[in-house]
Amino acid sequence: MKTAMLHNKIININRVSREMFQSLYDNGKKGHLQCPVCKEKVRFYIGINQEPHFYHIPELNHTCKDPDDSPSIPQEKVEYEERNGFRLPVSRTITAVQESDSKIKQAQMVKNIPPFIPETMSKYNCSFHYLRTLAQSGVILDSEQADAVCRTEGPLLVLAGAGSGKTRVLTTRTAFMIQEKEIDPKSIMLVTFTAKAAAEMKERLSRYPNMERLQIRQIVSGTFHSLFYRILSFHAPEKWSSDKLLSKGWQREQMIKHAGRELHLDEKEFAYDLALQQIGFWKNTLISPEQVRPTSSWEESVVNLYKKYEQAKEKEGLFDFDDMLTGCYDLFLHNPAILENYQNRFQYFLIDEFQDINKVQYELIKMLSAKSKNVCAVGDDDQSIYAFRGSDPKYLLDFEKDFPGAEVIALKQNYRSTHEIVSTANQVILQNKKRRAKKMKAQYTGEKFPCLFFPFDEEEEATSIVTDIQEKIEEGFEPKDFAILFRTNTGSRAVFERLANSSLPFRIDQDAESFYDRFIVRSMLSFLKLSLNEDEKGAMQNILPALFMKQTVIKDMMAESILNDCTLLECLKHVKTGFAFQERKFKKVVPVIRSIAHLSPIMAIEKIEKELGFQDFIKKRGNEGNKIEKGSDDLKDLKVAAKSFTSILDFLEHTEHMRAMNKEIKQQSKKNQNAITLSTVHRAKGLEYKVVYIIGAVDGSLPHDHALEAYRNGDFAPIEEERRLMYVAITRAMNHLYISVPEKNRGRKAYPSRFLSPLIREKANQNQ
Ligand SMILES: Nc1ncnc2c1ncn2[C@@H]1O[C@H](COP(=O)(O)OP(=O)(O)OP(=O)(O)O)[C@@H](O)[C@H]1O
Repeated sequence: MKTAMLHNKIININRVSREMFQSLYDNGKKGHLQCPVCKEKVRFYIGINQEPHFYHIPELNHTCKDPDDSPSIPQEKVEYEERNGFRLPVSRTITAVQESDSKIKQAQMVKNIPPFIPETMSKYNCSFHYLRTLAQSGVILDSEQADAVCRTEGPLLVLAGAGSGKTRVLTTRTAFMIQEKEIDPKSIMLVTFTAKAAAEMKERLSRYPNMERLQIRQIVSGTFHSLFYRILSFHAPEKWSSDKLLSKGWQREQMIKHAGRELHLDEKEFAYDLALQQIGFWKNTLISPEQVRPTSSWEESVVNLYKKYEQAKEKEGLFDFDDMLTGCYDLFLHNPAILENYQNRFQYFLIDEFQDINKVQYELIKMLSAKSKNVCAVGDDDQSIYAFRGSDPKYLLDFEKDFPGAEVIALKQNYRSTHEIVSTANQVILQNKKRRAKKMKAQYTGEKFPCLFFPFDEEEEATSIVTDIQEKIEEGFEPKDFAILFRTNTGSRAVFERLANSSLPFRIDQDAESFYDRFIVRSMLSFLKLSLNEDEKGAMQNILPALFMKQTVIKDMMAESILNDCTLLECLKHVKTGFAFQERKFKKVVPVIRSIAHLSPIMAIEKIEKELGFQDFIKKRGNEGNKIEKGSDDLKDLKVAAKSFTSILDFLEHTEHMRAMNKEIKQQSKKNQNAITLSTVHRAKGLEYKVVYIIGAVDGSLPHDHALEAYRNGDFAPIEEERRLMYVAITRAMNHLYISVPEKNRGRKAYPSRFLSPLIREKANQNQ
């Protein structure tokens, strides 16, 4: 049905603003919507499979039809005003007698999928007993995979496309070396990209025939960092003790900003996040500050920061993650006897995700394997997504040059995904210029084509996905079958909220902070809090930076509030700074904060922004020089969240609830295996799910704004890396893939990700 009653007024979805759909959905959930015919409760559908509509609760079995629009039923007119891309209702009701402002665009299947032509699996003649035993226990290999498993001696490069079984190859090869070739597990070094991947491989090994626990334990496995750190702390435990590690991002940021102040770098204009990235890049490429040849004034400043940062660390005896690698490199370089010891100990190297290796890691492996030469590198240049950290697929592409006599085996069969998903991924990645030409081939065809859907904004996107998951769970899917993938953590706010308000179990990354704990967001929310409680000390402390006041002022204000028997907020009127303009401003803060108490949260935010100079604060303290995470983006996201609420109290309660949920979900994430995964694309690498939703597939989000900017300046590398991110995201899906293209992003009109062009445009010739 297109019509329903809300508070005795009729609503026709063709005439209501799309902005209000989410609110209709929430009203339906609360039981506030009625059928105009039978007067029973109805709900509002926002999903992927059908257009938005009102529906009766299924148990009722009602089949009412839309009534003709009748003038006897009151319909209320609402005035809107448009500000900064947000349509703000001037009155608070929901209905509007006007044509809807944004047409509903139906979900569509991706285009240009060629017909599936099945291929028979290449068989291999197996003379090895252990491989036959493995096959009997269900671990089947195709001939290329078997080849990669059996060639244990000498350098070997396995070019493995997404889902082609490289994890299977690596684990089987390890088991094969131990069982068939009787190689000592202690002489095997297995390098993975994450600790989780290493644990998973060992877990898989434990299920292989004849593998003993002790043998598995004896294999030296882990990430580059953990392995080389183990070596360093064995040789110099004092120097490398873990309490000296700058393990948190903010610790490194603090150090670099301190160095920046000495160099008079303006925090509001200088991209500290990029500077830290650049320093990491130089360190990982073994370029010392003295060796850098700056190509711009920005790089010149970063080199100076690099020098100061290194000096500060050395002075305080601290180290960062990059030092673990460069430290080990120096250890081997200056102590040939120690190096030789390890060269004799490790005879076989298996390295996963080789496309993401950086120079220092590459050099370390070359040093360690110089005697044995038994390096098996497995990787896919199309999945290289860490260039910003110094990773470079050129090491994969140049492997044969550096390891003479290396064999190369290509795994091109994709066992994970349907033909439709593999073709979608192929079409996307084909647009990249810098890559080894190859095309993945699927093993089977699925019933469903990947689907593009077009929600109005982040809120509708989240609701559509949760509805779709609920529908699929009713069909028999399990929560663990689903993943929702996004470019950056802040992009997941709305899906987090919708899932937190559902009964569906889900998991998030341990380092994913609550959106409402972000610095700029917390400051703005504190203004709202003070409008409801003028004595809230925490909120007052949080707004002090936004008013450019020192934290120490709070003590005077508390004393003042007792002496004058006034609220903490009122005390602002009496704060003395010695600057008349500042004292005038503080006096103005009090009435402004009081005046917002009865406004809707979004209007209150706009007022704070406009009348209390919040934008100046963002410019100074919002990391606006950053390229990836900016305070101004956080404020835009906050407005999107706020627009679903009509009162500040409700909104603040919601934000507190979400902060608490963030902690709770993180706790549960450790234990709950059967849960929906919420993850950045970076974190999802190497994983697979039956159903994948990629959210925010619009220019500015994926590809990220910073890559678009680089592209406009003639640098194509970041946009190619973003396309690889899209490729990685698509290839996580086994059976179902949904790509969300919201019409609005952060309150502004958005345009479909340029990476989707080959999937949207009809091609004349479909011989892909
Ligand atoms: N020979 C095979 N026959 C059948 N299934 C296979 C075969 N090899 C691998 N698979 C299955 O294909 C899927 C993908 O394998 P795996 O996870 O090892 O791929 P991958 O190359 O590591 O993927 P990615 O690089 O995309 O993370 C897994 O579900 C695995 O069990």
